[in-house]
Amino acid sequence: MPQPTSVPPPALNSFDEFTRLEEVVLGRADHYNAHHTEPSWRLFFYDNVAPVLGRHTTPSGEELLPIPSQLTDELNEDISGLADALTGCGVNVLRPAVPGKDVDIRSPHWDARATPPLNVRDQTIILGNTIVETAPHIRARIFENDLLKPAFYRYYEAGANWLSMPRPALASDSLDTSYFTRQGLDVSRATDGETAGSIEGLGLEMVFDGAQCMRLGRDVLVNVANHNHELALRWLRDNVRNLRFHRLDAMADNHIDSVLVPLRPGLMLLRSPEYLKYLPEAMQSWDVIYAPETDDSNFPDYTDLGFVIPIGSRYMDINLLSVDEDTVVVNSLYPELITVLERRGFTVVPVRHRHRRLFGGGFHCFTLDTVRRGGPEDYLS
Ligand SMILES: N[C@@H](Cc1ccc(O)cc1)C(=O)O
Ligand SMILES: NC(=[NH2+])NCCC[C@H](N)C(=O)O
Repeated sequence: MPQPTSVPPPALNSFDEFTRLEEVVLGRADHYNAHHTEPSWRLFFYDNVAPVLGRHTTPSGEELLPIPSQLTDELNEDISGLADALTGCGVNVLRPAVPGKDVDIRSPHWDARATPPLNVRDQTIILGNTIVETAPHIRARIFENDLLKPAFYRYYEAGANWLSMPRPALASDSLDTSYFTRQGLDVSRATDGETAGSIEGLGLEMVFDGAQCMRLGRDVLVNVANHNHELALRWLRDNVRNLRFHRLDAMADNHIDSVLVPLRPGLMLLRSPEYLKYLPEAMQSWDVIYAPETDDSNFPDYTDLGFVIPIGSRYMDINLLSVDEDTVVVNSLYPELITVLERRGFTVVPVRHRHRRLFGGGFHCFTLDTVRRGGPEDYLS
């Protein structure tokens, strides 16, 4: 009788956003029961939360803003739907380890309530067979990748390379506010009340999120909106020598996956025509699907729950996940986009996702596509 053989883990291989997906890490939101709205959080989400900053604390002034458990339960229900849909498409779904409840973390300079590993796109970039852990902007996220380490070691055992940007101290002067001040915005509402310590002589640090990148085979687009990001782009160029990194000059404050999603070579989904000018010349002649208008009725109404801080924009659902060049997983609450994609010949797998604006993530954010079929192709010439 032949001996049963255990299937070895697959090799990490992910160079793009659209070739056939074989394995993915899907985030989880267990115990996501608060946003800790301290200054690094407020600055990160400033574009979206500035209009409501007066209401970002509890009535007694607490920065730990509770999230009603009904919303977290509903989010988890929607994420299970995503897990089932991906499994149904033949994708192997891995999950981060379960986070603890109410975990408070402390550095020598600040303390924060840890964020669960929901938006796993943000603190890591997979570049081919290399795991790159990025340099968190939000203090509460500094240990988030620990919960992905079981998955990372699995790929490491199977031969992956593993790099990490220098861990930022996120002291009081580490973050660059110039993206906002250049636009004439006053950031004092984000930075007021900062209690973090400073480190003499440190100044602006390397701070960068994986979701500031879009991967296109041998090319990677990198959004650089300030000096924190500039330092990271240099690090990427110095440390990942086999890929070409293209600087997008302040296309957004940070993440770009609710602005641009490449769907297949020569076709991209884009928030609106004004974003074309940020792209490399070779992409300007790609075919484009622009994000269709959507109805406010597709967004839940939270008035009765009293929790109204939308950390994500109305464009969050651009943030779809491709299973292959013809198959995409899209929020069923964006029927306008589903129609446009189907008209273009895509098979759309609809999955319901209600609270994307409260937890700040769509399906692209929730996932880290670790194994896709494509290689370091040249899609830009
Ligand atoms: N303005 C940012 C802020 C943000 C980032 C991450 C989120 O999960 C939510 C919001 C968005 O483009 O990218
Ligand atoms: N990888 C992510 N977390 N992306 C989220 C991008 C959200 C974007 N700021 C928006 O508000 O639409």
